[in-house]
Amino acid sequence: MENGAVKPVIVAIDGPSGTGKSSTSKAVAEQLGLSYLDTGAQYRAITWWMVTNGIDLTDPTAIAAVAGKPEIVSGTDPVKPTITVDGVDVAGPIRTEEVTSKVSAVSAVPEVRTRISELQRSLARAAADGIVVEGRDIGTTVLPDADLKVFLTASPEARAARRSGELKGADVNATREALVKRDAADSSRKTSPLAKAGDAVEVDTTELTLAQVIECVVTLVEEKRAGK
Ligand SMILES: Nc1ncnc2c1ncn2[C@@H]1O[C@H](COP(=O)(O)OP(=O)(O)OP(=O)(O)O)[C@@H](O)[C@H]1O
Ligand SMILES: Nc1ccn([C@H]2C[C@H](O)[C@@H](COP(=O)(O)O)O2)c(=O)n1
Repeated sequence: MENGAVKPVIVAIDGPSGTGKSSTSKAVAEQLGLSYLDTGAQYRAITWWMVTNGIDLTDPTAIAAVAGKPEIVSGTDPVKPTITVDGVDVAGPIRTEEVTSKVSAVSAVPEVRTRISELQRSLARAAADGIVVEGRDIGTTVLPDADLKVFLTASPEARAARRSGELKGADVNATREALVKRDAADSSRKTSPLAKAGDAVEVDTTELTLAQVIECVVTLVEEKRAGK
């Protein structure tokens, strides 16, 4: 870059549910002064709109027909990420069990993916200093030219224990089954499934603390920026 300006850095963080993508991405973005985008929240937001509007979620044609209707706006400040649908703050409602159980069906529809992926690319382009984008297909499909791609993993047991701790009192086995089922649906869909990009760095977080994962990713970004 001219005038000594730092080139915006694009970081893609993918992986199955509960591997620590959101916690890690937010902290890395905050530490490095980058924007942050939770793409799962966008798929949850469009699912919430479909549920609220009574769309038949067993019918991909019905989902495709209305995929362009809701206006989804994501705020990319890592300290206070926001998400609205048609001007309504849906940060809470998109985390309900109903949305969680239906989001894989909605996000498997190609028209939904095209719409949401375009939104993601435009937000990445607009991030002046760079952005950390987390999801399932960021490194493979949405931003294949990202400067750094990270694929987080963890054992289903570790992920279920983390989630049950969050949802105080939730049954660990039921939580484990639900996340394994969602991963299977997300990995087996035809259009841009959950997958590790060939050039992604895989980080198994099973035995790592969140602080260790954050440090590891910050180091990877700094090494990229230094041209290592
Ligand atoms: N390395 C870690 N060790 C212990 N707990 C962790 C670790 N990483 C994340 N967590 C905790 O696990 C839970 C899930 O993390 P997070 O929401 O970041 O995962 P995720 O991959 O974004 O999940 P999802 O894809 O379902 O949105 C959170 O409570 C978080 O604090
Ligand atoms: N890039 C993405 C991000 C998310 N999804 C879908 C599949 C997930 O099960 C769901 C919710 O994501 P989460 O909030 O758990 O990160 O959204 C996707 O298909 N592609």
